[in-house]
Amino acid sequence: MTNQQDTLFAEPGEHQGNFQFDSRVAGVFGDMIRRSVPGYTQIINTIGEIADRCVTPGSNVYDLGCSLGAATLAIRRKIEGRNAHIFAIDNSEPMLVRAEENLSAYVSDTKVHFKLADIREQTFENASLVVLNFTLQFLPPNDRDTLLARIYKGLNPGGMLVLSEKLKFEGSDIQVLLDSLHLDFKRANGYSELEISQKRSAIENVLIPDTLDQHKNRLTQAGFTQADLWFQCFNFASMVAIK
Ligand SMILES: Nc1ncnc2c1ncn2[C@@H]1O[C@H](C[S@+](CC[C@H]([NH3+])C(=O)[O-])CC(=O)[O-])[C@@H](O)[C@H]1O
Ligand SMILES: O=C(O)C(=O)Cc1ccccc1
Repeated sequence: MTNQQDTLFAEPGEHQGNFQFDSRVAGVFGDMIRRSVPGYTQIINTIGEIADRCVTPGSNVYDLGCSLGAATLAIRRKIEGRNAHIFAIDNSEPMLVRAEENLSAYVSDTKVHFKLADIREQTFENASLVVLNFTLQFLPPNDRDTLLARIYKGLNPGGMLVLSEKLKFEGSDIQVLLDSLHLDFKRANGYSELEISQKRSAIENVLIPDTLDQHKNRLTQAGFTQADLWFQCFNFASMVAIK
């Protein structure tokens, strides 16, 4: 997997303006997300385990905002021989090109369809699993409800949605505490104060987190009657919803 070290925010004034999933980010993304998101590797592995439990023969799987294809790869490893189709979708061309390369490094009998597209335009049908692994937080807040409702409609009974997100908290003391624990995680992974603060400004208007209650309400609104957290570390969480 493409895994250059992330030094994008290391120099003063670097990468000013809004964070974008361009070729510079795509080239270091594997390193960036592992050093920035606590639990990322465990979440990817568990998405594979969840796929093993819910992907039915001949069904469709959607990996929305697939980036380098890490979740698609973990899923594909667990569902060989089921004649399932995986749709790996991202609107960043440099990400999708690398995802395709990463997946082609291994043989598989599962068909993966790579789509350079906006996930808001996607139609969902015969779905046993939909993955939104740290992607919903980048959509304009007003577009989030509609996407979840469309996903719910396209899922088969027993089908699952995995929704991983950076969370925001109502209690400001909790927000400060979990933020500071996250910052220490980044420092421990070798990011400098400058890298941390420049990245923070770059994602400020781009990654807009919701509270856990907002997510739960949105899932209920979309039609899900069963949804819960299965992972949380500091301000990062992953939920699963079952139709
Ligand atoms: N409207 C959109 N349509 C399509 N793609 C989008 C859109 N908005 C953002 N993206 C894409 O969503 C991805 C978000 S990263 C997901 C990690 C991955 N899931 C992983 O499991 O490694 C998370 C992060 O960077 O924190 C990027 O590749 C964007 O191009
Ligand atoms: O780096 C951070 O502070 C984050 O919140 C996570 C992240 C990871 C990768 C791209 C954008 C945000």
